[in-house]
Amino acid sequence: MRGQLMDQAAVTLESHELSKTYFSTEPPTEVLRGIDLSVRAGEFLVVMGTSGSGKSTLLYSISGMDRPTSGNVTLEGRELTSLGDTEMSKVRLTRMGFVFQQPHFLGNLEVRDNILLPALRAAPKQGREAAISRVDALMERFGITHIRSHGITQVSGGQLQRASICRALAGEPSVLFADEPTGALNSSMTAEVMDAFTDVHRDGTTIVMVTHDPGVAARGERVIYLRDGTVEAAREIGRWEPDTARRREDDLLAWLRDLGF
Ligand SMILES: Nc1ncnc2c1ncn2[C@@H]1O[C@H](COP(=O)(O)OP(=O)(O)OP(=O)(O)O)[C@@H](O)[C@H]1O
Repeated sequence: MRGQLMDQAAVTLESHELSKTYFSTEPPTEVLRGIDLSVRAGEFLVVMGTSGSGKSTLLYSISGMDRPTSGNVTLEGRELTSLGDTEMSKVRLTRMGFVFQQPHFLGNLEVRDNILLPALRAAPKQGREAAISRVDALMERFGITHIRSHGITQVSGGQLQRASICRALAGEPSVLFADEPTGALNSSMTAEVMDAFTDVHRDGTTIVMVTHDPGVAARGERVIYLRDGTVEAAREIGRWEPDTARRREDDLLAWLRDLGF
């Protein structure tokens, strides 16, 4: 009983009967069909699945970027689906971080100012100096201090994605959402970006990441597999360590092959 209560308390993000239908198409496109999901605090959850199975839609629906058609989402005990747009934006800004396949940075600002901007908006009362020192510490940690004054066209894709991670973490979110964060990167940049994710996870940040790359997915702790808008299967794979990486990836690949991936 005690164990059950503790497990319950450890859930940070939940969806219940989450459904999403796009009515802009004829016939309407039913993308998510009643998804129940629980993400534990500090967990690294990976979402995989067939193409068009609803992975990105799920990520957008549980992070408040998109409104589900029915069902609900709760973050840290607060029901997101009942919030108005302004409140939802505030929750996204202060409790969530986002990393996308293509980083969206402002071309007229240098790298550090791009990272700083949302941090200042998320915690204006803490002041500019506090935000700058937080951002500088993050940039140092992820090895991009030397590009802080660069324009965003003067850096590599891997550096830019690490800058995205800094930007996503600058507001000290409780959950980091990532949609194909390595989709546009070569293999060495992918490894450097995933090392950054592993680092973030070790710090205790909850991560929910969509990927189609099994090597990237092997960095997670649990993988769910979507098909036609439902969770077809799930697999706990434990914590990533460099010396077990190969075995975890092989194990995950075998599981995915069984699912027809
Ligand atoms: N705004 C929209 N209007 C109508 N249909 C949409 C919209 N966005 C997504 N869809 C459809 O919803 C389905 C799921 O899309 P989604 O992007 O969530 O899938 P996915 O699993 O992330 O796919 P992929 O792996 O190909 O990126 C697809 O059939 C897609 O065409």
